[in-house]
Amino acid sequence: MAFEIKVRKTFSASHQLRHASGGCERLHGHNWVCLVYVCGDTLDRNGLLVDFRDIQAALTGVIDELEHTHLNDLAPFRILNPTAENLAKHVFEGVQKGLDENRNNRARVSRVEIFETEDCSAAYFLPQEAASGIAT
Ligand SMILES: Nc1nc2c(c(=O)[nH]1)N=C([C@H](O)[C@H](O)COP(=O)(O)OP(=O)(O)OP(=O)(O)O)CN2
Ligand SMILES: [Zn+2]
Repeated sequence: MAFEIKVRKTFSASHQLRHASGGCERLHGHNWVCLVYVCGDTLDRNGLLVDFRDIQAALTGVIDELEHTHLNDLAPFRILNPTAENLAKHVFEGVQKGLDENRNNRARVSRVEIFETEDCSAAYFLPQEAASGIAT
């Protein structure tokens, strides 16, 4: 058994999907919704896996660089297509890096889900065996 906590944040940005059909290669924008899940087996003495505020701070650090931009212009997406999948991986790695700076080895990012619309999302997640290897 493990604990899992979630933080949600939204941002607005435009993109163009290179080599895509159906109009996705044209300039258009989304109000993206980002869900970050953090998991671990043990709580601290205050009953927290990780303070929500620490995850929010790490997530804000990543999202501030995406907010109100044209994603294709940003270094990570100059070649890589700014799809929901690639954004999920980008946010996953950025938030994990932010949490690593707090030296909390009881918990780690397990999943990031990025919604383009209410109906469509993509996720990047930790394989099950890696999630179960978190230090206790
Ligand atoms: N697997 C993925 N599929 C698609 C992605 C993606 O990131 N991952 N992205 C897109 C486009 O960004 C596009 O915005 C989607 O537009 P569309 O198909 O037109 O759907 P919308 O809901 O935005 O527009 P409607 O006019 O309401 O249908 C496509 N696929
Ligand atoms: Zn789009």
